[in-house]
Amino acid sequence: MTLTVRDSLDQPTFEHDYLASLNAEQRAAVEHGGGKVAGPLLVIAGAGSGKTNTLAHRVAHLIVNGADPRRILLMTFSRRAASEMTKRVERIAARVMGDKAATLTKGLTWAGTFHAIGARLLRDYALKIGLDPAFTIHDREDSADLMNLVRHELGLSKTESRFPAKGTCLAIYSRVVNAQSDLKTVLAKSFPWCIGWTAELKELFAAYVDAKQAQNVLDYDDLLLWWAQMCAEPAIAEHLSGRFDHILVDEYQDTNRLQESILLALKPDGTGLTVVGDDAQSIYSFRAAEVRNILDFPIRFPEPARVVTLERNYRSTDAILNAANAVIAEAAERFTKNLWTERRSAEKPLLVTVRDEAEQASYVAEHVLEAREEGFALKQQAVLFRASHHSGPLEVELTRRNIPFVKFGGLKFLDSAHVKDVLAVLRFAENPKDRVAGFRVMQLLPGIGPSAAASAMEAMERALDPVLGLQFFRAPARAEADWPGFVELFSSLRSRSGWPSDLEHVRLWYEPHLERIHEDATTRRADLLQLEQIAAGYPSRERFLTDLTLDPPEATSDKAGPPHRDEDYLILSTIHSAKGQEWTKVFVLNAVDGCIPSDLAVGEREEIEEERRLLYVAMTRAKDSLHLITPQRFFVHGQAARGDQHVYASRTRFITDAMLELFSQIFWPPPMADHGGQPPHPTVRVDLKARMRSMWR
Ligand SMILES: Nc1ncnc2c1ncn2[C@@H]1O[C@H](COP(=O)(O)OP(=O)(O)OP(=O)(O)O)[C@@H](O)[C@H]1O
Repeated sequence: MTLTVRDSLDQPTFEHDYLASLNAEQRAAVEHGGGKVAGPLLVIAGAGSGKTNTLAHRVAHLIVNGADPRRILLMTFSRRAASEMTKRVERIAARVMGDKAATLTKGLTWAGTFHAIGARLLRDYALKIGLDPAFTIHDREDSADLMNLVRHELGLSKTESRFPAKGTCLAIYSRVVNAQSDLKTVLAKSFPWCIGWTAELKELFAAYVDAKQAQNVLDYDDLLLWWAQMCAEPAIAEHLSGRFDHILVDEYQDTNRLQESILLALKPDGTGLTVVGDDAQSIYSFRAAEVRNILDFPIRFPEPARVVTLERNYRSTDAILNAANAVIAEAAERFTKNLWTERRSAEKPLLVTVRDEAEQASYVAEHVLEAREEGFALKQQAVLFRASHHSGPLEVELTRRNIPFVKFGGLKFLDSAHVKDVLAVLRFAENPKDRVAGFRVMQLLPGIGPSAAASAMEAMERALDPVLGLQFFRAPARAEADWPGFVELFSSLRSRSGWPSDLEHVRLWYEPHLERIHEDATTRRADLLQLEQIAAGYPSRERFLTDLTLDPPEATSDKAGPPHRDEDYLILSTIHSAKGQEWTKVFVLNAVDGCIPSDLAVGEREEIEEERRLLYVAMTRAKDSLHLITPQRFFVHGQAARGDQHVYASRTRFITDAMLELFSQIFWPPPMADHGGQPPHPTVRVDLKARMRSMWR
């Protein structure tokens, strides 16, 4: 591609002011440095203040002013955010540059998540850092499986008192890496019940690292860790840094220590660095996100960063903002900002008391339908909750009433066993050393258990070519019927590059197994066909596997039947997955202590602070109407000592008595409500039991 626009743009003459739609602060952020490489910039962007809009304008502004798009690194929280941003940049630039904008923005190839960019750079520099560029990437579940394998090999699964489970081991490992902390500190702070195992954990992690290296796999954390380590080498850091004139990072409040260290290594004095975020929306500390990154950004450099604060909110009414501002005003530490808006409304957010979760579900269903009658599509309405399982009773109610919905943030499409099976086959073909993938695939065959799979893997390692290793491996008698088909599949996937038809090839091989293993094979087959469609959008097997592992598509839980794309459906989402989105009407379930804040997070002050921010994020998603629902009692299942029982809940502590005037409080159903044409219950009480007894006396 040739980029010739620069010459004609040395003295840009704009036909119209393409930044005119921005407010003064947005414009200041966009124009910082006058379109040239400049000192560090921090944009503190309140909820709904046009952060995405501002960042997109900034990138467009740089390009319009001659920046080479191939030398711009743009890091976002998800792949979708990156592609939306790129499209937006193109639209903005097109206003000034016409068709040239499309050519230029195509050059914006370094846009993606930290992890995806890390994976690309590591493949690029692999040979310089002793890495085989054909590495495959383990998602969390694969990593936990490998951790388990190693734990087993070290005999730690057979200890007398119980050694931490694989998931806990991985969580500890991951936190040490991402928080750039040491094992002792992490154990003391976050996993105190594991302190007695410090020495064994250390041994386990060392063996886990060895196993990953032997198998040529990287886990999520490695993508950042290797990148950071690579940057610690001055010659490589300098080379890498020299590739990018501008580095822009979105959602900076959710980056962790490791990500910060990468940025600082790339741009030690902050030149060309722009980060955008909102400390009040930092909600990912469970992934070791560090709110201090954004709080301390201005003082990280020899010359302090410029700070621009966006306070004007374009999303919500003033009544909603007043309530949200009040909630976040109680936060212990923050960049002070008070969101304001010109959108006036007398409709205060509702604080709705219901008796229990069943009534909560009825409340939502009735109001959603009512709103639809008034002309609000289901898609303009969302129901948000702290934990994925909180929506259970509501999902049942929606299904009963035939209200279609799509749920975000629960089980991911890619987490389902059949999708993982198929992906494991592809991964194994891509990297035959990947034991987790190999084990999974081979054990799909009847007659192959862990020990036969291990022997087959060893045979592959010993052989000159893994395909030969498999061909000469004597499979157990029970597997004889299926083994040749598997070997044939593996060797054809290794030898030919038939992307994306590889996936169909794998599915055809997998289908008989699918039918044998799962009762609902038909629905699962539909998922695999969908996976084939997704695959068609990727240029190669490697890109497909990498991108899908790093940023899997959100799943839909569709008990009411999968809605088609153009159909209308209600959004159900965890608060975490609702980040960055907005709806006309928002219902927040379970605004009670124990749910927000979660009862898992009531220990440390920092955890409570994060729960407060979660409520803030939920509230600031609403444009016109916000309902916070507080069920008074919950049914709790099978708690060890007490069995099933009701527990009573109280309003979330984040809405204090002093804030109540900012809400309209209602009880639902209203005491005298007409229940769907039924008369209210009579107030008399009769003792029928006594009457029954008296019949026989
Ligand atoms: N200058 C502007 N004039 C009018 N509307 C604007 C302007 N800037 C942004 N908006 C609108 O404000 C809304 C919020 O913008 P955006 O989604 O970019 O916010 P955000 O800061 O990313 O929000 P959050 O951080 O809460 O997710 C959008 O509907 C957008 O179109």
